[in-house]
Amino acid sequence: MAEAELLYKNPDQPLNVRIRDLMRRMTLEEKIGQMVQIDRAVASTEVMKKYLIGSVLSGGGSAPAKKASVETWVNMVNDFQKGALSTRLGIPMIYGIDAVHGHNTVYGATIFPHNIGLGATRQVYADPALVKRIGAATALEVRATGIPYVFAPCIAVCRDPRWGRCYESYSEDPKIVRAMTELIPGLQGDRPANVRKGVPYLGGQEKVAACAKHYVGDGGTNKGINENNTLVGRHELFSIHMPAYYDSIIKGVATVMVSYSSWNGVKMHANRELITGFLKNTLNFKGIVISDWEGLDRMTTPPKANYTWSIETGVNAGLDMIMIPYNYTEFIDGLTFLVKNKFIPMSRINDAVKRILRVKFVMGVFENPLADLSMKKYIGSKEHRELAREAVRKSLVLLKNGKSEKRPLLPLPKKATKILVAGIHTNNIGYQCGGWTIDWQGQGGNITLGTTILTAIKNTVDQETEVVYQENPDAKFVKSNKFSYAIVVVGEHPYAETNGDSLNLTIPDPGPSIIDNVCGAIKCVVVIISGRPVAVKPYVAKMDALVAAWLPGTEGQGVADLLFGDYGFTGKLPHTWFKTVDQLPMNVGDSHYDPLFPFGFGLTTKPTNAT
Ligand SMILES: O=[N+]([O-])c1ccc(O[C@@H]2O[C@@H](CO)[C@H](O)[C@H](S[C@@H]3O[C@H](CO)[C@@H](O)[C@H](O)[C@H]3O)[C@@H]2O)cc1
Repeated sequence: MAEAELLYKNPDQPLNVRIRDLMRRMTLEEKIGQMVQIDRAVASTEVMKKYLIGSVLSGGGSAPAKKASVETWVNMVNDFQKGALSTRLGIPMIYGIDAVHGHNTVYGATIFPHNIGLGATRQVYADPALVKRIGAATALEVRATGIPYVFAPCIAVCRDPRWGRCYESYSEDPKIVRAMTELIPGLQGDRPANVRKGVPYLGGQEKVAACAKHYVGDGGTNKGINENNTLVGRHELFSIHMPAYYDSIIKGVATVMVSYSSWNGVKMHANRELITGFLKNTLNFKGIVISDWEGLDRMTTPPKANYTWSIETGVNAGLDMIMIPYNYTEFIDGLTFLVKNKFIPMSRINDAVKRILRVKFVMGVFENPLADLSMKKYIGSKEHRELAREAVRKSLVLLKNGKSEKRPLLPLPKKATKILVAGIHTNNIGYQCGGWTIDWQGQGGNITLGTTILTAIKNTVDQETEVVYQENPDAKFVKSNKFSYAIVVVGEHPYAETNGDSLNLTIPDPGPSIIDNVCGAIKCVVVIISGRPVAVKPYVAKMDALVAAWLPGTEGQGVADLLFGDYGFTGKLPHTWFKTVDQLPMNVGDSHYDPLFPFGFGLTTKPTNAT
């Protein structure tokens, strides 16, 4: 049949006409293929064509090459797309990737502060407008690599900093997390009034489809254990962990990813009441519900103990697209068997595929399936780095300034004879970015382009000021030099997910000894690089000043901007800062609330040149 007569290929046709026309043409095999998302590591033009795959992803750190160029990314995505387009119906695939804090898998991309830092930004109440701008910048950098879909924002409400993903959460306070769903219109564009709430929206080829995750209660697990059990009543689930999904759906979010965690012992991937009953039927969400990576496998202990049961239960619960990522033939065979033997009704498959097609039509990927290099200029652009630097400035929280209020240490004088800068986190892009940066777990060293805090300090001080950098100075060295003051930058090493779960939240060595050796001898400001509140109480008295910098990303200049008074501190704690870990979980409003620094705390300073 001529192209012109294929209603689904005609962009002038109404959305539902296109969906209906395409659905009626599809075989069961083509429908099941649309529900499959595989990792790029096992994808190819041939695999896309043979198995009718609907989506491809980069799992954490999954890149076509080390320091892959924009061209390499675009060519890879286009090759998979050509495979999809060569199928009988030519349904384009969509490529998804994590954008946890910018386009974080891509070398040279702008890396913004992790969400916990963005949750510390303050206008009247958080800084949603800043986060929306970050979303728009991230969309441009993601599109530059040919990718139209990101697994962001994470709208977890982290209720226990022992959770290894706490830095992916904006705050312990659902009101801040709700405000930060402004990332969605930043990524996707503003939903027009004539587009019904609940219907996915995408505003053109410079925007990307978003993903609210992880549905629901991922930040409330027992002791913060990743992927564990959220033991809360219905009121707490719906008042703490659910509200940001209302905002996400109202803003037109295209997809929702389901959490690995359980609610009161029921795996979220198996929770039909909350996925189909509430999200789809009550909230009227018309986009795609996507599983997490091997989410079906992890429905059982041990994982994949009964994969056929997992497929049946997960798909019947309401999962529309399955992030396999590797063993896709086993999934396809299993789902085909279950449908043909009526364990899964065809109506469920049709609901899933309609949602997938709806998002693909709304994304315009039928009309614009292939990418080009026209947006290459956005990767790590000066404008985006300046935006990230602004975000860093607004994210820092000043917790102590002077051993007495009358003698504040900050802002530091740019002109001094000789200053000491100590701590490996001062001169390490990888450390200041944290997890989900280039590699899934992140890592130390010069892993991507950016400005270290040490470079930023050197850029900012007076040219006559001697800057002495020592990774791990001993007390003798510190005492034998006549330093005017010291800047100590210590903290956590990069981690992601379960690798970040911690029951003690101590500052890794040699951080504590650096604080002791330096702050015991000279005036010092300590800058903590961490994905969450950490155990600082034993050291605070020794410090003259204390700054929580979270995980600032590539633009370390934002830290120096505040230390030396070019801008004032404005950030406020998005998380309660505990005294000892045996107080945890402890959130604002709890009866046993006895923090070292309370939620919302943050000292301010005026810019040095303020009139
Ligand atoms: O070798 N091991 O020990 C190992 C352990 C666990 C692994 O599990 C996997 O590791 C990562 C990289 O392979 C994957 O990204 C995911 S995480 C998941 O992935 C989605 C897509 O990236 C994100 O949007 C979600 O927000 C996130 O929850 C999974 O946990 C892999 C390897």
